[in-house]
Amino acid sequence: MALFHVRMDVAIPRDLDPKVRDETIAKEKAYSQELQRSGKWPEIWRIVGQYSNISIFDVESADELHEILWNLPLFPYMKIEIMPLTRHGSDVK
Ligand SMILES: O=C(O)CC1=CCC(=O)O1
Repeated sequence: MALFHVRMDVAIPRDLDPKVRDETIAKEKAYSQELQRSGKWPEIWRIVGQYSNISIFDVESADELHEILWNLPLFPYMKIEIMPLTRHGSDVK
């Protein structure tokens, strides 16, 4: 398995049809919650005061993460930063 720290910054255009915006956000929530229940998206945290989140993904590969992120309904309106993680040498686990 491979762990990734992912930051998503969302910027939905102000002129997007409100119905499309609300449907896209609802689809994003359902998609995200399905992945959370599967264990592939174990953490999602809101960055206080920003339309941004910090997430942890636990996936097989960078290719799988790419596929997951590419299919996010909000993907067209996001900037995404990814940091691959490996266990720290001082971790006692
Ligand atoms: O609101 C966000 O940060 C974007 C997002 C990712 C998963 C979700 O449900 O919303």
